[in-house]
Amino acid sequence: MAASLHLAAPAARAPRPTSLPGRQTCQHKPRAPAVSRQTAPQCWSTPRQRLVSSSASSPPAAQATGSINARAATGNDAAAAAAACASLEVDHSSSDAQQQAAPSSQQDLQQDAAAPASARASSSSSSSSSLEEQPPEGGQPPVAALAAARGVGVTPATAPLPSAVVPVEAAQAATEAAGAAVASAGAGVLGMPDPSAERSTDFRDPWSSLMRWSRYFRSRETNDALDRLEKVVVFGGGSFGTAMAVTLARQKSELQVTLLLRDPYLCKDINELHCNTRYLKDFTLPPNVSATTSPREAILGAQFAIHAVPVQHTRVFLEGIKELVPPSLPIISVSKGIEVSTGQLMSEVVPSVLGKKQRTVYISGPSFANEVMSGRLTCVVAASRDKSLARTVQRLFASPAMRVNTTTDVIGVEICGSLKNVLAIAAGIVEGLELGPNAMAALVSQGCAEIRWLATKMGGKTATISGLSGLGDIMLTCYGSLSRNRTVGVRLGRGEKLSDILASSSQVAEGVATAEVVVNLAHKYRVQMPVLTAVAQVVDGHLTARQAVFEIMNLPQIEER
Ligand SMILES: NC(=O)C1=CN([C@@H]2O[C@H](COP(=O)(O)OP(=O)(O)OC[C@H]3O[C@@H](n4cnc5c(N)ncnc54)[C@H](O)[C@@H]3O)[C@@H](O)[C@H]2O)C=CC1
Ligand SMILES: O=C(CO)COP(=O)(O)O
Repeated sequence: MAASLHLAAPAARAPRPTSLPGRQTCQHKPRAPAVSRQTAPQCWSTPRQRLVSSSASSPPAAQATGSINARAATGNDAAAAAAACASLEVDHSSSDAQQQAAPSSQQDLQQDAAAPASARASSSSSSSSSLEEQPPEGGQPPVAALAAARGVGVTPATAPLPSAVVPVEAAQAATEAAGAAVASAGAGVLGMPDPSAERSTDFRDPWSSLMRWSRYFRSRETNDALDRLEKVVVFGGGSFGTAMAVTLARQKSELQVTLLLRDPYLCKDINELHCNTRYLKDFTLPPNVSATTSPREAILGAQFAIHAVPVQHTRVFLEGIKELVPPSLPIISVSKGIEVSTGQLMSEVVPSVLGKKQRTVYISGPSFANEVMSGRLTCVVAASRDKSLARTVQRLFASPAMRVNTTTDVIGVEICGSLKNVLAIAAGIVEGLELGPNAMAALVSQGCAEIRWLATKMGGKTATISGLSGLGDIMLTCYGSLSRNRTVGVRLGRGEKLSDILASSSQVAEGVATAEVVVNLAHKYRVQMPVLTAVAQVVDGHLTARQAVFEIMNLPQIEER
């Protein structure tokens, strides 16, 4: 995945803006009370410290991401990179020309990402940075290629990937030099033969073939999805609705992106100040993002709808606008959770209100709204039973800052996206109780296993669980201090009451409601889920956080499965 991040540069670089996208503070005071997102302490101290000490003290996931960009170790790119590495996904986005033009730093990539896609060479058709689920025949999966390149039997889970920010030639030279140094040290100390001469050519061949395959793949791609797009409506103008609106607005300056809101004051701020003063006050919105409180006005002429209303409010919200939603309007849902009253996933709630003919896609994966707004590298997955719709959505969002995998495993993606919020609360509890890194790693591993047990029983695929919407998002929300669910857990762990925690934030932490449903699902599918069901006990006040940990540690010792 690191390779794909590195290679995601556009073929011809657009002029750089003078600042990062939307990052300049809009400096407008909110009309409504400003949201104060709780900032929880970092699990592994500061990101910079993590970089320095990653090999010694970080969990395996953090180590996997460390080589990519430790600055973002709590961010979208690190989690996405590690998850993509684990799931052996394939990069289709590179060419040798692109490598030469590749930005030399993470900031360069962000700046490139700021330019509208329409301004980039050949729009997203030639700069598409999306992943497919499988390489075409003859294509070589990158991790296998890299393992072969190193001339050793590297397992996917441990295969080191080239740095996201180091030019390829420099990375190769450094790796060869390191290999030679190790080999000569071995020869000196152990009398081992020096294999460096043969390895230097071996190293380049698999990479070159990967690049050839990538060029070939992209040369066959056509993409007019973005060209044809004129208007998108976004249901819900909170953090993520706004972030997704801005992502699309940056793709094409002529595109009209309309947020459908309830709050007329926020609407006015967005239209007049170009700032979401309630949810993302530090960012300036592109001029082609507007807001309205009129569902009719918002939906009229829209070719896609992005649904970013919290799960527990989705049914009522959709009931209220369903007469205005034409069956031809595809819905891209980004909400992550399970409806408490019915136990339904979004992929059941949306059709149950709008009808089965409505085409739907579910986007999930490690993607903090703030990072998306900053144009920081983010990888998500678009899940739909309608493959062609998922592919279209992939093309709409793909940019040098965003990669979009596709999958048909809607259940797997949705279960992972919902349950990782509950696991993030548990991770926050461990943090709040200051139980330490060993406990945190054990908890997250156990949580992953529980999600796998349930998701597979419900029909999800194991590949999904180790992918972006599973492992990727679990890492982001369990270790990332921006997570609202994790923050709820931290405060519970410190002994605060849930009612006080919820009252102090105007943003949704979906895991609180989902925890309740998990208990029912565990019962229904006969899966034991000690960690995830314990969260419900703590949330409901039946157990204190400390008691829950004590009870889990005292469960009978078991065989790993
Ligand atoms: N914030 C993030 O980083 C990410 C959030 N998500 C998911 O996206 C969904 C939305 O999250 P955020 O935008 O972050 O939440 P938020 O709390 O920032 O905003 C929620 C939005 O929904 C609106 N809303 C709430 N109740 C409503 C109702 N009854 N009718 C109409 N609108 C209503 C609010 O006014 C607000 O605009 C959640 O399911 C979340 O899990 C997914 C990925 C990342
Ligand atoms: O889903 C998210 C990132 O992928 C956001 O997580 P939180 O809702 O915990 O902030």
